[in-house]
Amino acid sequence: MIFDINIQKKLVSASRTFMLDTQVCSHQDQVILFGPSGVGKSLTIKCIAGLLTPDSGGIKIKNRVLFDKEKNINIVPQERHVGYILQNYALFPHLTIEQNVGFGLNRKGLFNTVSRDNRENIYHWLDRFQITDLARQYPGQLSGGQQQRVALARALIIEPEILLLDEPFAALDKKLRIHMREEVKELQEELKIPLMLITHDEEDIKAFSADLIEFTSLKQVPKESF
Ligand SMILES: Nc1ncnc2c1ncn2[C@@H]1O[C@H](COP(=O)(O)OP(=O)(O)OP(=O)(O)O)[C@@H](O)[C@H]1O
Repeated sequence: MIFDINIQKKLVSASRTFMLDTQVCSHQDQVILFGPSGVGKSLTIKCIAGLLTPDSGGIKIKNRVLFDKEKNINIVPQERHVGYILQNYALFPHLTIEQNVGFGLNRKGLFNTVSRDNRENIYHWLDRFQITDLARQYPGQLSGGQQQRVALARALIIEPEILLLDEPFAALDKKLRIHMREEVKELQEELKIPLMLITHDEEDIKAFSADLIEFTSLKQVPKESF
């Protein structure tokens, strides 16, 4: 089994309660989560990345246990080896492109991400995505497609064991979306990293030969019901 996920979490805000209850079991190394807005797709990905802790259940990727409530296992995000890309790429605006890409390699100082040890690795990935000439620029000076390449380079440099992509192409224009979709697909096929993608776009569903996991029911109820 590549994806073996069974998690529950109750989220309470001022006026409502949301019950996350996700089961994903797949032997495929590409999985797409799709379904209407607000049904828990992003929350699921956050639980896999370790940014949110489920109340119960377990998360196993390629037989590696990331979370198991019963066995009291909860691997910290830095040790989950997850490449996580959001729709807005979440680059650090005050860091240059090379510093952004080196960020995950750096365990000591925030600004010393381009150390002599890291440099070769950083430039390998900048080269791979043809963004070497942007190395000293800041994210705000880049186009959407360029920012996405930086986000991919930053995600891949840590040699992730899983790639989590939350609507990664949604902010791109059509031409760039087609190009980047192909790029991600080729990368996944080349590196064989299990990939989980959230999308609302039928074209993504057609392009990837992924296992489709449909989130249907809206498990959101007024707070009073609990
Ligand atoms: N911290 C929180 N506290 C309470 N409710 C939350 C919290 N975070 C998210 N929710 C609710 O949980 C539900 C699921 O959110 P999630 O972001 O996973 O949706 P989604 O399926 O990814 O939607 P979309 O496709 O629009 O991105 C939403 O109704 C959201 O309002």
